[in-house]
Amino acid sequence: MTTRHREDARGRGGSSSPHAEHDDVAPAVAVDGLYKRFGSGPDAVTAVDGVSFAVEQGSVVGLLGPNGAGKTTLIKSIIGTVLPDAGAVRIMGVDVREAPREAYAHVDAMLEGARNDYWRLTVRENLRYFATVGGVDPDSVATRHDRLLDRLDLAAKADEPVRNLSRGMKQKVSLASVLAGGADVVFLDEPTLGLDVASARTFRAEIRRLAAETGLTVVLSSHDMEVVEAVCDRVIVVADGRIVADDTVDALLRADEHTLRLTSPAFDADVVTSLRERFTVTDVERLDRGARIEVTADTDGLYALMDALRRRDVPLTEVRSVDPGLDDVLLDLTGDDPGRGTGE
Ligand SMILES: Nc1ncnc2c1ncn2[C@@H]1O[C@H](COP(=O)(O)OP(=O)(O)OP(=O)(O)O)[C@@H](O)[C@H]1O
Repeated sequence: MTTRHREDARGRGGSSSPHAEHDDVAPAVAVDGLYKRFGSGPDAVTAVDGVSFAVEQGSVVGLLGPNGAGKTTLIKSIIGTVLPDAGAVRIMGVDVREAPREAYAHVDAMLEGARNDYWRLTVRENLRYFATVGGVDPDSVATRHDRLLDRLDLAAKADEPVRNLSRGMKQKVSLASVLAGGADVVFLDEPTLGLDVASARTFRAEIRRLAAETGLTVVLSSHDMEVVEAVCDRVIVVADGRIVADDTVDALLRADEHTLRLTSPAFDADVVTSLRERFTVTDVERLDRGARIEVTADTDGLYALMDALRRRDVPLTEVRSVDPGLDDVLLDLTGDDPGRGTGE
């Protein structure tokens, strides 16, 4: 994984920083024992319950979990808009309590799908404004802003005041402002909420490009599994304020294992029994003629299965991949009780 810094962001927070020599090895974000409880007594809600993790520079990490799991509170506790009760946060190696200005100079965020864009300013003026606020000379990044506007399909609206835009376009401006600011680490809470299919696709491509080309680190929370699968190197699953899984998307999806649904008029009791002896048959549904079965196997197992079926001259009328999606995995990990996440 890259540890390159964004060129225009180099020196943000002071290139003479006493922490600068650690920047190449420090995680972009390191969270240790973070804890946040709202309220007190029987109504208290523990939103973040002893969370620790580190995010490598240049990686894209997804925070997933059911409603109320604590994702937003976790992000807010990291970026300092919520004060955690306990725990430590380091951004690019800088402790937020020891040097908050320096630490947060590396960070930008878009929370709950919105951000305080200036609706009287044009799209381009907003980008320039937020670059300036982020300590970047807007002229030095004008080309990058143009490219961003282009890629997010905002170029035609670049000189339009934001207030004249549709809700989805305003959201894209918010995203563009965050991505244009020159931060090393961006936190995006539900970034694709309200975006149309094409815009969400553009967003996914842009996030991957920025992470790969500029070393931008992205932490995003989303209920949109397509986005998570497409952009995240790694996924942290939160339930009831705690981490219940922290792994790559492939590992969570068990990408080395596949489940096929096969239908054949020749699947009688004999054939199914002999298949069961060699393969993991997870489901059998008898049909008027034959049966529909589900078999889980790795690649070698699938080859062996097909060979066995061919040897027995079993005709297949349906072959369908029914691999579980990230949403299935998530439900398995967190349960689907909508009452979860209320703390205790
Ligand atoms: N300011 C607050 N005061 C009291 N309780 C809060 C506050 N903010 C969040 N909570 C509670 O903390 C828990 C975690 O909420 P949070 O918004 O962090 O979850 P989430 O995972 O982001 O949910 P969603 O997917 O619905 O956005 C919830 O039980 C919520 O009601």
